[in-house]
Amino acid sequence: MGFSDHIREIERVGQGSNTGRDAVVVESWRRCLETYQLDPSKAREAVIVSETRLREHRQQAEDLVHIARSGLERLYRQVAEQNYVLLLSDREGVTVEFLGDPSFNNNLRKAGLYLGSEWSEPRAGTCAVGACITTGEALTIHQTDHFDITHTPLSCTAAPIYDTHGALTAVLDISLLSSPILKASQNMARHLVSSTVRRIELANLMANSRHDLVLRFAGAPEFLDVDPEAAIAVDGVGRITGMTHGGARLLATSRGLDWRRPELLIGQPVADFFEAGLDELASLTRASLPQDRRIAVRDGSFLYAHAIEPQQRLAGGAPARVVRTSPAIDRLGGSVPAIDGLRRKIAKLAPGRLPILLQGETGTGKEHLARIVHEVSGLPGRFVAVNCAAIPEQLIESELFGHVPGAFTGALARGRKGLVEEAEGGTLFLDEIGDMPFATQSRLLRVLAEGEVLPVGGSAPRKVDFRVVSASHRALADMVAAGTFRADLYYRLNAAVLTLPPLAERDDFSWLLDRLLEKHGGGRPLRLSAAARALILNHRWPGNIRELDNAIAFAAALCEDGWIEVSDLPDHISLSPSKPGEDAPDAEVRGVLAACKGNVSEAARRLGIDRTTLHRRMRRLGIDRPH
Ligand SMILES: Nc1ncnc2c1ncn2[C@@H]1O[C@H](COP(=O)(O)OP(=O)(O)OP(=O)(O)O)[C@@H](O)[C@H]1O
Repeated sequence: MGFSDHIREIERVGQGSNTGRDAVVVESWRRCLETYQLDPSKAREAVIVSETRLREHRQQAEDLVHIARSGLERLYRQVAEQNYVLLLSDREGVTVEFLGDPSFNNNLRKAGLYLGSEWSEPRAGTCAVGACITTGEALTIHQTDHFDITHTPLSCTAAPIYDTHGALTAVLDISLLSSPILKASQNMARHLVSSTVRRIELANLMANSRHDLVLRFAGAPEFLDVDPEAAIAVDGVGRITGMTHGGARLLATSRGLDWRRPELLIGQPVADFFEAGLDELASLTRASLPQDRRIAVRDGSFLYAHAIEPQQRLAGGAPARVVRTSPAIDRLGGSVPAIDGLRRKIAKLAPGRLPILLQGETGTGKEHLARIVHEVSGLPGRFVAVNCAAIPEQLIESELFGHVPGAFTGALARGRKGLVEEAEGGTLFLDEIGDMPFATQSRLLRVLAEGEVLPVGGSAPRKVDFRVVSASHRALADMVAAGTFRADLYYRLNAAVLTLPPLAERDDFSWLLDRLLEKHGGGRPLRLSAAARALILNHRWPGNIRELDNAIAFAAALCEDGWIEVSDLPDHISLSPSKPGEDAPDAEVRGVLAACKGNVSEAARRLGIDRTTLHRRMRRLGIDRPH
């Protein structure tokens, strides 16, 4: 169908004609014309949200993506051979997870089948994700069903994912860049997507209802224990606390209610919906045969049910998911606003599985921070650090992914496990990720996307499960723009970005200095002479904390009785010209002013700057002029 035919058909449908399109398509076209005032003759480019917005959307969807991951990956494996790509979008239509063959990246990106693409109806016109969000139903938008001419090559099938309180929270979509003409060819796709969503919702309900009784239902006893159609959670006094979408439909049908009004279902007594009380329902465990677990629904139908006992509450009734605070997090730095802000982020991010990217100049403490994230995460596995810049290019793949016996000249006879597998159940820290060779980046992407690692020379992939934290002192976004770092890998790694400031900008400089004086004191903190301290405070520290750490270690070895004098410091510090006080850390300016009891001239002299400059600094720091 040509461009003009497509527009003409939309216009005719807009005027009320029946052109044989499915009702969901007709209704969506009308919304596009009447509600969103879209013009079918104007083609729109795919909308890809900014990196910052994408990060926010991904952070919000983190828990769901974590629970959904194995379902998504399994579905992708089932459909990848037919060239489908898989998108998970949030309730605003922004793609927060994407699985597709990276070799089609350019075409997929252009078509909007990509991380960060926005598929809401008002933005993209009739499309599967957008129509699914609006209608709340699984559907296929096939080729010319799309409103916008740019999308008409695509065939997309989507199903909504509901949270346990019945609100639409995400959409799972599988799409084809080119497909057979017949829409019926996508019926199987709809079944696959819907059954994946059913499993994801069930996993989500189980994870969120650990302390409640969960009831699973099926129409036939044979599938009850393996693939239930619906599930609900019930608290200790028999009130409904959660449900899958199948559960919502079942409850609603039982009383002739509308499933789109979950408030009529959540919080209601379970006995209103079934001809059975809480005790009877709770007894339907696997202790009896599935065919004996038949229960009557209030609408007169019968179902088979399976009751799963709640887990014991934790002592004191602590909630299952708490943001852990850990002494590890105190090792990050002193209590100043910038570091406290970082600490809050880490406390929230560490317990999840979101990949974290650490940015900061060399020696700013990226690995130190990665270890803190690992400790706070509570993951049972190891922390495995890999310096991608330090491993020779020809060895990096076998180091990371392992190799089978005799895979290459010099390979170990019995083969070798890779570092990725060493990190099983723990954290893999990829330092200097910007130095990873391009080919290795593709293999790493595959490992992250599929949760499987294929050793060099091997043919059988092995399952792996780990958290990835990566770091780079280079701006990866620039490398992506220059084409030296894979964009898709970048988006996988940068779900959350934490930036460490250069040492010279840290307001907790003195805290760090004290920690290092303790560290190298061998049981008794080292002391600094006033002149040595002044030199240290005035140095620029291009090598950041590592340089300071090395300088203190050096001085510790030279000094007498734990007192560090100027002559004990490395020459490049003791002999270097002081940096102008204009660059002194904020804490230093405050300290000197306090020591001079607010005497600006004296403080300026000590800081080595003129009074005007000091006044400017004070204004910036919000320090009042002394009267
Ligand atoms: N908050 C901190 N408190 C005490 N010591 C720290 C802190 N952060 C970093 N260090 C010390 O500074 C040195 C450098 O830190 P680290 O190796 O983590 O930096 P990096 O940013 O990963 O460096 P590179 O970019 O060169 O890999 C280490 O010896 C580390 O122990």
